[in-house]
Amino acid sequence: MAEPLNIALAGLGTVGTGVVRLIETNAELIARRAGRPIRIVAVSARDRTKDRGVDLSGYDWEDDPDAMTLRDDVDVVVELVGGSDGPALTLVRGAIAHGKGLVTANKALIAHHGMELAASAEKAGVALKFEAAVAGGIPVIKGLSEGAAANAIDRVYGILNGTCNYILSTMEDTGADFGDVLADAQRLGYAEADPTFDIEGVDAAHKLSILAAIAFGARLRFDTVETMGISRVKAADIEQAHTLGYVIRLIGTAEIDRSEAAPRLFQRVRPHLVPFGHPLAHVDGPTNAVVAEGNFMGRLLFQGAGAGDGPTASAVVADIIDIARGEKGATFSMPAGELEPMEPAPTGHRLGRSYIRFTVPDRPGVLAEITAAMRDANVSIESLIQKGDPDDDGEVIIAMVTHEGPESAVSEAMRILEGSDSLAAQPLVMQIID
Ligand SMILES: NC(=O)c1ccc[n+]([C@@H]2O[C@H](COP(=O)([O-])OP(=O)(O)OC[C@H]3O[C@@H](n4cnc5c(N)ncnc54)[C@H](O)[C@@H]3O)[C@@H](O)[C@H]2O)c1
Ligand SMILES: N[C@@H](CCO)C(=O)O
Ligand code: NA
Repeated sequence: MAEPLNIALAGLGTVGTGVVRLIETNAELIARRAGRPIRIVAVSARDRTKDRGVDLSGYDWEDDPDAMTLRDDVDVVVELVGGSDGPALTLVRGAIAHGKGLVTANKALIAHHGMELAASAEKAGVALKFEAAVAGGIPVIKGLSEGAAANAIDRVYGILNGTCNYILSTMEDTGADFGDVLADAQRLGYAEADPTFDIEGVDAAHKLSILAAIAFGARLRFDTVETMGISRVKAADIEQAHTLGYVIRLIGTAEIDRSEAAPRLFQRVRPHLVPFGHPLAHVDGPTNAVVAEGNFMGRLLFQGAGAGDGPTASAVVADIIDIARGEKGATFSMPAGELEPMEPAPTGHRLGRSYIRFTVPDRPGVLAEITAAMRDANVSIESLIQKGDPDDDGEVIIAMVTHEGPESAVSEAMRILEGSDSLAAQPLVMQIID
């Protein structure tokens, strides 16, 4: 068998220890598939003494992960530290500069610096791979950049954050409190080091921007993803949505807008109402799902574990195996210089139905003011539910579903109501997927 591929691992948390366990457990099978053994030669993390449940005694310990990039016996650096800047960025830049292949699970890093890193990796002739960064264990980057490579893709969307999906689906099933479910997601290793990245939709936006670049051949634009997370979704919304025949899911959508001569890039992460019968309504727990529509392949649905040690390690090691086989490939499925720059698409002209939740004082005239704003903004109401008794503050929830219309009309109605004393809190608007 050929010479081993020597790797150095920086970061031994949820994903890093998963990678060690996987490479140890499946060593023989991996060697046969890769055509050569994959050998860990060095590891690095913040705390050398911590018991991680894996035996690290056979590997060199590097206090400074950057030292790995200088070692002649290292072929590939695996970055599992996390963070868009700081040590991860220094390590990755150093690895490329020293001609090492690079594998990372770090979507924040790729979303912020992917274009620069791809250009320098391609110039240096080294591989830069990040399958684990998008939808964890699902081979969606491979699926789009290899399996779907012949297609023009104009739309890609799905559930891209395991933590949010776990929280929403568990709240729905058990009525549990948001905070308790988030703590479980953290304990299970799904959440980011800073879970506000999950909850506020930033992690899903990182992933969506990477997917869009690969699917559309567009320059990566994380800065133009319109992002809203799930922190404002209440148990009452989940309950109302259920009454209306929907579940709530955080969905990322990327589309090419061809309404003008130059194609524009629409990218949005938002909680949506998803009808019970839709395939995404059955995606529960930390599972992710990605739908891509191509002009010859039709619709593809990828589904699987989006977070957690085993599935994420599986994607990391698949990238390492690719490098062992000598497959470099272009970072974003085509050379970085070929990716088309696209301006962001405006959202207002998009058509759809919306769910709007109002929290209002329980007194006469409130509903009249809300419906007047809808009338003035030309929003047509399909249904309206006022939930039973007022809470301890004398407030009630009104949940409304609109007929199909431009999103800009709903925004206009919200603008009319802004600051009104008929509203006890800012309304929450969620789009409905049909
Ligand atoms: N946990 C998941 O399910 C999952 C899934 C996909 C992608 N990711 C990504 O994988 C990466 C790692 O995530 P994780 O959940 O394993 O994180 P983690 O917090 O569990 O582990 C991070 C590791 O990095 C080490 N580290 C931190 N700073 C360091 C430094 N300066 N030098 C050396 N080591 C340092 C820590 O000691 C720890 O071992 C992140 O980019 C994350 O976004 C995680
Ligand atoms: N925190 C991320 C990990 C996987 O990228 C999630 O919950 O989806
Ligand atoms: Na993946």
